[in-house]
Amino acid sequence: MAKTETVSLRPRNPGTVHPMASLRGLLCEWLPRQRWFAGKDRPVTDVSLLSMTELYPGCLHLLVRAEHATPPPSLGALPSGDCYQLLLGVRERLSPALRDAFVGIAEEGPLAGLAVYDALHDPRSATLLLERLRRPGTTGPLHFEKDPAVPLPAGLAPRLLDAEQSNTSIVYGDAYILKLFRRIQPGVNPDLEVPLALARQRCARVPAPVAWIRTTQPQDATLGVLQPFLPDAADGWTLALRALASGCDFTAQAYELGRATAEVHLALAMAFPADAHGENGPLAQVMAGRLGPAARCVPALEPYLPGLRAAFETFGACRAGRPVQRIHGDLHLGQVLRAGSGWFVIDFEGEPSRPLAERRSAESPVRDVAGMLRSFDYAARTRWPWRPEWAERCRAAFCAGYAAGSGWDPRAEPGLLRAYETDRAVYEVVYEARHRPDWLPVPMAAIRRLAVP
Ligand SMILES: Nc1ncnc2c1ncn2[C@@H]1O[C@H](COP(=O)(O)OP(=O)(O)O)[C@@H](O)[C@H]1O
Ligand SMILES: O=P(O)(O)O[C@H]1O[C@H](CO)[C@@H](O[C@H]2O[C@H](CO)[C@@H](O)[C@H](O)[C@H]2O)[C@H](O)[C@H]1O
Repeated sequence: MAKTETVSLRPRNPGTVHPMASLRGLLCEWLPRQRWFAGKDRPVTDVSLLSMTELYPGCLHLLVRAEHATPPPSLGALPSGDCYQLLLGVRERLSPALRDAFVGIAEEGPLAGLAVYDALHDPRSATLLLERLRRPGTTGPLHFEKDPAVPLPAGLAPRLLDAEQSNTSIVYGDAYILKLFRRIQPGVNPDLEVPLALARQRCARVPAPVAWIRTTQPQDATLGVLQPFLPDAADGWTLALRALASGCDFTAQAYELGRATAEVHLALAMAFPADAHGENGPLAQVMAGRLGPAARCVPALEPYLPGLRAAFETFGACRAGRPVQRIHGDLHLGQVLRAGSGWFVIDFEGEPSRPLAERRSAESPVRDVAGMLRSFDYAARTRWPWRPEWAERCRAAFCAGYAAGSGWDPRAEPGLLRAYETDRAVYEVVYEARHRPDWLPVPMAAIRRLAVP
């Protein structure tokens, strides 16, 4: 390895300044600009170190905490800081190929004058990560583990996935995809836990994890998951927009998607027995309780609050609907892939802004059904002229497919569906206000519809 290319990041002798001294300022600037950074609406006041592991000379694995100023009350309850996973490389000179990965030139501390970059863009680091997973073991607090029954070939060429993501994924030789979680919460990530459990149920709708990375510092947490890559897959969102643009019918695909969703729900119920009916009343109160903070964040919701509350009151008075169970938790067209003639479901992380414990709890499967119904509405409203009748046909076909697969037709209990759709639309309004304000009219159109009984 050329001496000019990599540098050791170990403090040379005890008492030398810690490498974090060189990184803090750079990260305060760089983190908020990343697509996967969750706290874009609040200034970062500091970045503190939670754990640092040298993966190889010149490459650090970091868990850092981005601290935020106290959020304004209008934004509701938000954490004052979040933990993020970073893989940082340090070189004397950065090659042009790594230009997009540039974090900055360290100005002070032991790395002063060196170029710091996001090492996940570096094929060498990506290759080393796969090598670590091929030969399980530990490096400091990092545990590299794999399913011993699956042989992982050597030498698969890495490429960073170029997708609008909440995390960062690397595809290896079009055979495997490694998703490295960016925002880390303590505990097992449902995106590992659920697909592993579904694989034990022989559910073929979800790619089974073959290897994973976890840490024990500062607490146990899942850091990444390697799964088979579906090479010719297209996601449901892309396919739906394509169908809309070309005037093609999408009801057959929507029906199949309903069936696939029901199949995954049945496998989830087997994998995580819960056997309980959630009471509607307390849940309706929880949903209604989300309205106030949402309206403080997006005042345009204010005029619709009485109608939205009424939707939750009706739901609260209904007989208990579906038994609760583990669900997907953030089901939409971007979370389903069509490969060959079948649908696959990915990304079981749940709604990213909710605490992990909440995302892992049993909930009504109607939440997922409502998520997908909202997604057809989104697709139909992305381009002018809006096509609500297209969405209606897809929504009906999805429900029919779900009924065929599960024996329960979501349309049979409109009060239940309206409450879950309303709860989801309120989440989407806040999500869009924070992340994509241009998209706000899409869920606001649903709010107007759902506020009228
Ligand atoms: N097993 C897979 N096979 C093919 N493509 C995949 C697979 N898993 C994920 N992808 C692609 O990666 C994208 C991001 O994956 P996802 O799990 O949704 O990440 P994130 O949680 O970061 O948004 C998906 O939209 C899809 O295009
Ligand atoms: O895929 P993620 O887990 O990051 O989910 C978040 O981002 C989604 C947008 O990328 C967001 O989904 C909303 O927009 C979609 C179109 O881009 C639409 O299909 C969904 O129905 C709509 O909810 C999702 O809410 C958010 O959690």
